[in-house]
Formats: sequence, C-alpha cells, structure tokens
Amino acid sequence: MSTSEAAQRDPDAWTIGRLLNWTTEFFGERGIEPARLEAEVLLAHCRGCQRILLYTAFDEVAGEELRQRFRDLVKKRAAGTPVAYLVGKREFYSLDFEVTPDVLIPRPETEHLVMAILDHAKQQGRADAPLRVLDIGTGSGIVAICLAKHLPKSQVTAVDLSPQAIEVAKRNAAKHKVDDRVAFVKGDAYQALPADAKYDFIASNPPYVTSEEMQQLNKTVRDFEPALALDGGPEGTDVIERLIREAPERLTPTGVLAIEMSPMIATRVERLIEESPLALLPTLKDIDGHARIAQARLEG
Ligand SMILES: C[S@@+](CC[C@H](N)C(=O)[O-])C[C@H]1O[C@@H](n2cnc3c(N)ncnc32)[C@H](O)[C@@H]1O
Repeated sequence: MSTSEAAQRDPDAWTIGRLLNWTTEFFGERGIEPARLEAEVLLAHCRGCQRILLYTAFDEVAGEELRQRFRDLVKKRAAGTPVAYLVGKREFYSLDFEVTPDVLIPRPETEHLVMAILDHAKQQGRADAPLRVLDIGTGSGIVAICLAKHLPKSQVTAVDLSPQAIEVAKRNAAKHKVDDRVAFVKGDAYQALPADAKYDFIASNPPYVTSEEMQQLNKTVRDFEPALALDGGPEGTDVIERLIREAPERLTPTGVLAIEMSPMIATRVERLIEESPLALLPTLKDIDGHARIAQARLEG
C-alpha cells in the first residue's frame, strides 16, 4: 500500500498537506507571518526537498522521523528563532548563502545596495575593469560576494568587526567560487586597511538601528540576530558617520560611496554627506518607495 493510499484509508494520518495546514494555522495564531511560507520552508528543509515538491507529495503520509524533525523546528520557530537560522541559509540576489546566528539574515532591501554599485560601474563603462571594491560590515558576505560575481575582474575587500561573521563569509565566498578575489579583513571600519589603500567603490550596510528603535524591534530580530549588526548608537549613525568622514581619503577620484540606511535617518545621513568634503548623489529608494541608499562621490 502506498503512503497516499494509506492516507485515504486513515483521514487522521499526518500527510504532508495536513502537516502544512496545521502548522500554517499554528503560526498564524502566534503572529508568525508569512505563516504558510514559513511552514513550507521548514517542512521542505526537513524533507530535504524543494518547496514546490511538497505539493506533489501533498497526500503522502509523513514518517515518524520526518514529523519529529519538523516538530522540533516548528517549536523553535514558535519560540522566536528565525527560519533562516533554522534552515541555515537564505537566498539573496538569486544566490543561496549560509547564515548562522553570528550574522545578520540578508534582507531584500540590501539588493538595492548591490544594484547601486553595479549601476555606477556600468555607467562608468568599467564593469569589466579591474576595480577595487570595499564592503564594510560584510556579515555573511552577501554584498562583497555578489559584487565579485558581477564585476568579474574586481578585487574585493570585505571588512567586519566580528571574526565569527568573517568565517561564515569566507565559506560563502568559497561556495560561490570568488574566494580568490575577495579578501577578508577583521577590523573596525577602515582602521585595519593599509593606510594608502583606495577603492573605486565603497559599499556598506552598517548597523543603523537607533538605540530607541532597538527596544522596539520584533523579538525575532532583537533576541536572535547579533546586536553588533543592528545597533547604530543613539542616532543610528555611529558607524555611518565614520564611513562618511574617512571616505574622502579612501575613494579614487571617480570613486563612489553607497550606504544602506533606514528611511528614518535618511535626512540626517544626507546632511552628514553635505557637511563633508563629499558630493551628495541622489538617494535611491527601495521597492516600497523608502529612501534606502545614500550615495556620495568626491567633489569636483
Ligand atoms: C547590518 S549588518 C550587514 C551584514 C551584511 N553586509 C548584510 O547586508 O546582510 C552590519 C555588519 O557590520 C558589522 N559591523 C558593525 N560595526 C562594525 C565596524 N565598526 N566595523 C566593521 N564592521 C562592523 C557587524 O558585525 C555586521 O556584520
């Protein structure tokens, strides 16, 4: 008897479909959204299949071992652990990246940071040039690695204060076969870089949550993602101020600095650029129309 025939005989059998429906309701009641998607991602992970294949197995009875594994993850998710940490990966810019609790979970907004740099490289007609690129606060390495992949002759330097994050980023660079062109540096912003090093592009998604906002963050973010990746100090601009202040010495004459920020601090970040020797370029909006990427270049 096949597992789907078994399901037809026993309406109480835990089929893939019933597990999904039950978990979607369970997550929904606890405010875990998108409930269906999260249930699917966890079940597909436990079953070792793509999410889409759950639908062809809808009537299949789930074995005890699969149910146990799934139950454990559902419990952890209900207690707040983000799905990306439970499955150990997240997609960004159409690539899969390893994530652990030592790194921020990649956000879709950050794709605008990658696109901003790629657009500048194309506009300058230098996408295939041997560019020098710097990513400050690399975390899982997503920005550095996507830029290395799409700027095939570039040499990328990726900096982070967290040695644990750098280990994750190194594995991601190897996985995506750009480890020969991405150098990782443990350090504080520009401090550990050679004194005379200059870059064609500086990208950063720094910590930019204000101290007040840190208290109001969703528990799944505040209690599980690294504070070092989020906390931008009282105004959210502790790291951003330093990135802007020291950029004039770090950019090549045609170089561009692009910084991801929260729309809440956009005006302040633009003012910091205007007060610096840099020229402010138009701020880019994200898909929701929020000011998201501040940009600057050397004056003149
Ligand atoms: C918002 S996360 C961004 C991670 C990754 N780039 C991304 O977009 O998902 C900020 C990162 O900056 C690092 N960081 C915080 N302060 C730093 C500093 N002063 N110098 C270098 N890295 C820093 C954190 O460890 C964290 O990995």
